[in-house]
Amino acid sequence: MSIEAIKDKYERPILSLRITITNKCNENCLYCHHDGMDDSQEEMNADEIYRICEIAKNIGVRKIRISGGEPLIRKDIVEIVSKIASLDFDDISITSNGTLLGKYAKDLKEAGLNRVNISLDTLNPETYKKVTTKNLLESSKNGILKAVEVGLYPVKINMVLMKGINENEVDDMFEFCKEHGIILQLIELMDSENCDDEKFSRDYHYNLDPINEKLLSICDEVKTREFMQNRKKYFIDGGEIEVVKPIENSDFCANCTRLRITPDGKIKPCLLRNDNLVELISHIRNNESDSQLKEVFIKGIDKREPYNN
Ligand SMILES: Nc1nc2c(ncn2[C@@H]2O[C@H](COP(=O)(O)OP(=O)(O)OP(=O)(O)O)[C@@H](O)[C@H]2O)c(=O)[nH]1
Ligand SMILES: C[S@@+](CC[C@H](N)C(=O)[O-])C[C@H]1O[C@@H](n2cnc3c(N)ncnc32)[C@H](O)[C@@H]1O
Ligand code: SF4
Ligand code: SF4
Repeated sequence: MSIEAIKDKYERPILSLRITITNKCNENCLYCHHDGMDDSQEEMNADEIYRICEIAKNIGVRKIRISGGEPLIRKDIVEIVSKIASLDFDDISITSNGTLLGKYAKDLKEAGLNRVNISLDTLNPETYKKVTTKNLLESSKNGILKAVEVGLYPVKINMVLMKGINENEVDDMFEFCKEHGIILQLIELMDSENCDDEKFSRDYHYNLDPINEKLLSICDEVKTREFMQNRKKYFIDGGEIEVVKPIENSDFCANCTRLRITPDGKIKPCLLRNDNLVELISHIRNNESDSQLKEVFIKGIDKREPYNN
């Protein structure tokens, strides 16, 4: 029987832990919010990540998400997944740009990874170069197809919509997704103090409301992801599109069930805030007991506030 999840003071159960295992990346996307991290180069080792997950499991967390930077940059990524998988979570997933997945997908699947979300904003090589600053479109597509081939499921494509850059490519991307049994996630471009070019996210912000309305009018079915920020999922013509629209969305934050860990081992209560971090790694390195570490987690959970309310 699973342990009951701890709730924060807004009655939001902590069901998911998102661990940013590195700030490093082999791309440099114009809009990148770096998962809300500062630019620390310090990283936790695989055993430390395992210990954090062990405590998370003990306080009722069900799902682990590994992110970055680019998580597949780490040479020990398969070992990290394998260690986490031994803890028997309901779901272990990675968010990646896909460029190294061709190399790692099979080993990651065998190590116990359930699924991947892969960032792909465009199928056009020039636009890809413009957005990511790298010529790695083919590697990313290969990685996506490899993930499907080895049975990571579901595979999702994260497409951040940008005005004047890729907003006209949604239909093409959806066709690509349907062809390969992939879910398309349309993501609203967020403004972030972590973005190297802060102005970019404001100048290129694209409002997803009209897309939401269009999808609602043409879909065969719509579902709401409870405990997952109440996101809408649209089923259309044998395919699936999910819309991630966090900005000024109080419903999104009211249903936020995830806690984050920074690469240097701090608990981060919210993606968009850095003023309420709670130091964790020194407690892990001091070999503190389960109950002491649980207290540190509770300190982090107590600091959770809905960003939009
Ligand atoms: N504001 C905000 N945005 C989020 C949050 N979680 C995810 N997002 C946005 O959604 C994007 C996609 O996140 P992913 O890492 O692919 O994972 P996910 O979509 O949250 O999770 P699944 O749909 O379960 O796979 C992120 O890059 C963010 O832009 C969150 O807690 N707060
Ligand atoms: C920071 S990346 C880390 C994982 C991996 N490198 C990748 O690109 O998938 C995680 C996700 O954040 C999204 N993202 C980054 N900056 C964003 C922004 N300003 N607004 C919305 N989503 C953003 C990316 O598209 C990606 O799907
Ligand atoms: S979005 Fe992902 S791939 Fe792009 S720069 Fe950020 S971390 Fe790297
Ligand atoms: S509170 Fe809102 S902005 Fe903060 S992590 Fe949760 S959903 Fe994202």
